[in-house]
Amino acid sequence: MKEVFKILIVDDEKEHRETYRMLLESRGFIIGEAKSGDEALNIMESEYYPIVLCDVIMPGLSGIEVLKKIKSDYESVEVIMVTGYGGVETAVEAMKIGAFGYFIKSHNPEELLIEIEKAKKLLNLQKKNNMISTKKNKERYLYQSKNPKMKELLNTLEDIGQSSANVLLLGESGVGKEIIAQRLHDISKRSNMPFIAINCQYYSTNLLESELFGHEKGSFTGANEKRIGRFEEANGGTIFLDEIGEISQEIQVKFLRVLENRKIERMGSNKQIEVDFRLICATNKNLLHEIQSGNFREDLFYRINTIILEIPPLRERKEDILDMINFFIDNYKMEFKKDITKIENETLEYLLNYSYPGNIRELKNIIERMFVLCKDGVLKMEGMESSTAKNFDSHKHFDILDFNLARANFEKEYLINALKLNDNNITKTAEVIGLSRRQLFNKINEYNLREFMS
Ligand SMILES: Nc1ncnc2c1ncn2[C@@H]1O[C@H](COP(=O)(O)OP(=O)(O)OP(=O)(O)O)[C@@H](O)[C@H]1O
Repeated sequence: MKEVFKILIVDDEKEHRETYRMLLESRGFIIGEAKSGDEALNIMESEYYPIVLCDVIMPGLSGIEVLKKIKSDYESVEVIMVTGYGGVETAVEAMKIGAFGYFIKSHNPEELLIEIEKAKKLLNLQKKNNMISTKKNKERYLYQSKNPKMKELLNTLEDIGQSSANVLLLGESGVGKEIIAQRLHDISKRSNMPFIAINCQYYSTNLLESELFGHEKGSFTGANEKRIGRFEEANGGTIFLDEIGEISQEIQVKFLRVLENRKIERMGSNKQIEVDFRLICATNKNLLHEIQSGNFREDLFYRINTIILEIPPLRERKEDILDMINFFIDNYKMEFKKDITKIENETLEYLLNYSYPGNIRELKNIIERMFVLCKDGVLKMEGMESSTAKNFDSHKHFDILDFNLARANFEKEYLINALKLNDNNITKTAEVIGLSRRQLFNKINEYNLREFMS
């Protein structure tokens, strides 16, 4: 699904507003305009814009005053100041009081796009860390289920919360493995100590080693400073290693040693440091297959799997979809400050029956996108140029095929469309549709999709 990002342009000169609008709309952003600081603040009260592009010098409220007000009322909004050469000093000043960056009007517009992309990245990261920044008393996640298997799993969590046993979480991408790990930490006696989560597949062997174990200054080229590793940071708390099936043999050996001795050595040092953490690992790989094919150590497998919890995919817990939808709607209502009165019947019916290859992550993205595009208080799929929406339009007209064949056809078409919408960029597509990069890679090979990607 294509991501939608909204930007509010605040500039008293129509010509400037129009130039930025054209530039940014051509890159897929949704644009709002305000002629003055006051108008911008009014708009912000009823509509959420994660990024504001604000002229420094304007009649009425100045850019700096607008910035101050936005930063005090909407902590998560990033403001980029726009200025001529005459206002550079003020723009630099603005950065000291919270502006994300600034752009000089006569410079190459590419510079502005780079600044916006940087702000977008930061916002996505913050969002990942704290899904709903504006929520106050609400629970952050839904920890209830009507599905027998999931219910049992949630009960088990409560039972094992107090122990320090190693836990292995299994399940497809997007089913909520990290959320379950966080829950396990939150209900444990370690809850006021750190919860450290690392996705092992994002690192090369060397980087992962330094990330986990830390390093001394000068221990390898580029190690300019001493760095504390994640095992040390997690001391007293919980460490969550996602995609554990991706770690190299080399790290597996070192990791096994840590689990046996509960001591680590930073890279470039032979001093042993004691560490005490609860270990939770997750994977969507079949580790038994990985052991058979020699990719994963059997002794490590038995160390990490004291308790195994398998989280079912969303399509196998359809009885929970309605509660999930309502949960996300309630949270996004607060985040986007939009008055949503209802969800269109046809859309709801579709959402309740859809198969969610990207699981809860995909459902969450669909609801978020409907919120962004919603103008009349009624959530609907209409206007979403995603393959999900196309599927929505056509889902009533299909021939009855063998299930696996139908699923393969669907997956293939879905992926071709998703890739096309994201300029065949694998990393971006994976992020948008809620698969890991590796999973998407495997699917591309499985369905020979390269021929559609040129
Ligand atoms: N119980 C829940 N309540 C609310 N949101 C949830 C819940 N479970 C998962 N989510 C949301 O779904 C998304 C995916 O969750 P999470 O990252 O935990 O999945 P995962 O199984 O670890 O995925 P991956 O294997 O790709 O890392 C996140 O945005 C998360 O906030």
